[in-house]
Amino acid sequence: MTGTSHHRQERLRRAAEEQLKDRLLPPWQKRVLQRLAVEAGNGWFPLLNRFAPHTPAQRPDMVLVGRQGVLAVLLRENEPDWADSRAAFVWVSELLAGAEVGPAMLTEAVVSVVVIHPQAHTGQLGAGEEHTAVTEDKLDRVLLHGEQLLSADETRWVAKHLDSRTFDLAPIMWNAQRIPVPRGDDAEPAELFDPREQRLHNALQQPFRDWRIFLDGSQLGAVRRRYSGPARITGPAGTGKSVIALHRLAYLARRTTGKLLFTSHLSNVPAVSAEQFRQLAPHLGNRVEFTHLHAWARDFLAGRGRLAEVDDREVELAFESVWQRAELSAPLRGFRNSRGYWKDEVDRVIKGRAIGSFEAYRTVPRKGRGRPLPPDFRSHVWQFYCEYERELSQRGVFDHNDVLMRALAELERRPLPRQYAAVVVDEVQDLTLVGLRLTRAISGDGPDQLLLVGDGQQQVYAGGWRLSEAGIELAGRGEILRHNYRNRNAVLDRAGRLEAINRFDDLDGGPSVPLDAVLPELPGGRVVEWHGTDQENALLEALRGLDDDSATAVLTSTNAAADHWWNVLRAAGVATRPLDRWDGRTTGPVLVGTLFRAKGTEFRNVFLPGDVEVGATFREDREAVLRRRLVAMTRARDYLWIGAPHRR
Ligand SMILES: Nc1ncnc2c1ncn2[C@@H]1O[C@H](COP(=O)(O)OP(=O)(O)OP(=O)(O)O)[C@@H](O)[C@H]1O
Repeated sequence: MTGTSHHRQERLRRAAEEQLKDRLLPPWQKRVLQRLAVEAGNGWFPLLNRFAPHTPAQRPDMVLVGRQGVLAVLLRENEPDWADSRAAFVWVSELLAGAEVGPAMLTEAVVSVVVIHPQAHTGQLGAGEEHTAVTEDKLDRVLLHGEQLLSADETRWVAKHLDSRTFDLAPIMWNAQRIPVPRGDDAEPAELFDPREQRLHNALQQPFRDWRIFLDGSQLGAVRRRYSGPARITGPAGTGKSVIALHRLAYLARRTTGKLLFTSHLSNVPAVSAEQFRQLAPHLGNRVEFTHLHAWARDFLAGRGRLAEVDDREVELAFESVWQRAELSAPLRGFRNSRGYWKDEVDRVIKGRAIGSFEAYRTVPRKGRGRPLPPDFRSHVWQFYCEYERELSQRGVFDHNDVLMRALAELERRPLPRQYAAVVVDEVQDLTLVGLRLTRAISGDGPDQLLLVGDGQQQVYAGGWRLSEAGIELAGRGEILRHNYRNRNAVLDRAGRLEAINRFDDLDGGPSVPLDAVLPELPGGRVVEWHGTDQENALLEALRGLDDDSATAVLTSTNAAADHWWNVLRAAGVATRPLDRWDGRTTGPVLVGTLFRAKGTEFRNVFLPGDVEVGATFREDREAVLRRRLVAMTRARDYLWIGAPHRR
């Protein structure tokens, strides 16, 4: 330490001593509070509880606001009760709620509870979801280390906000009056605020940073609202639906006990979200289960002693053997010569809706399935389905739908012994009706227990339902988000021009907002539309020409095309990684996979190589292609490359 800085520290220490001299504090607490007060010279803003040392058990003795966030400090001889730490967290968070910092609002992800023990403390140092504990001689651990979450200006404003919200906390060693009140974007002095564009630019550079700390008003409302029953969040691509789902899980985890569940029909979504949640609320990782719905059902059945493994190969063989029987498949081919179409009919309509009799199938609505199937013709489909079931049972296997149906039946027979505190279902538009019923059976429909998140315009699998068919009543509980924070304007504009019709409009919650009506937040961006014959070379050249090739993905519509591009890139010496093994953690090699695996992801650069146009004959197929393209295009933040090869 230099002479001058030593001098300064000493001066600060004396000033702190002076400010605390009238407090009748135990000596160790006085030492700690003095030490913390001195931090006012190092960019921290200390606020002392006016009742200390008789601070109520569930309040902090001091709050420190700094670039590492907001620390609620509890001075304790012994490990505090978890409920006290949590109450201190919630108390500070509620004071912060709605704090406007620049164009956004602060979230409680900046708050953490630090328990400080005297140096002589010999007991265990508790660390868990409620707090971090240190002894007084190790204060540097919390003051000097840790990620910087706020800028210097933001820190000042948060401190001022806290001071203005309560009489229980009083600034010590700093004066809130000296911090001017922000008067909106126009009136802000340049050095006090990052301009909005700068913040957004920063968010782009660090995609997982900003969303943890700041949300817009409608997003924060959706996180904090109390819903008296099932609720939904909808909005076009990139409007922060998944971000809200994660914030809400953290918010509810801090106000309940027991486990919470995040699930989805799509297998990679929970893995990617789990990684994001770890960044948002590292201490709460053990409270939230991130599980693909089929895996949840399988594990649940296994826990009840019921076998539930699916042998995909055998299931495929079972279907194929029925498809090969001309007497069964010929009528179906006559109506629609597509194996995939009839597989969807069995999987998504008949089994996906748990239709148990021909009578029920005869009249079932087949939303989004194209040309109506005359009721009498449906007997052919029913016969086909029955043969498929027979085939499965002869092989002693069951398919993924059977697993969901069994889990549902088992839950109806014997509900969960301890309900989840909350269940969030992401990409809900791609669930089958049975999947939806299962999630409701898991969650129940008490206050805040079920949150459905989705966007009908991004439906990638066939099928459809109304929430009421699963016994879910929204009664107007829900939010529609309108600001896109993911895609730069050029990308958004291109994707918005796709006529991706939302056939889903089923969430029983009024009209939905299409992508072309979304409000863009990020300017710029680049879209390249390539036409020509040598697509491989064109794509490789564009890839090599990127300024920044981190977070790049090549997305295809089929597995075969993904294999093809995988080989092309590897042969050209480009490091690649399959998208289905990605959990959102790394951004190294180029990711390659189908757009089905791209749900819930986002990349700086996206390449969409085209197939030589075969042209879909049926309207619903064309619509499905457009919805999938919309999903693929909206994965791109900055740069989108679209290939349209001509026949050679
Ligand atoms: N308030 C915000 N400020 C800055 N960035 C945000 C904000 N809200 C969301 N984002 C960012 O916008 C991107 C899109 O968010 P998210 O994935 O939650 O959207 P989504 O609506 O679930 O999208 P999709 O339906 O396309 O999967 C993410 O990078 C997220 O971090």
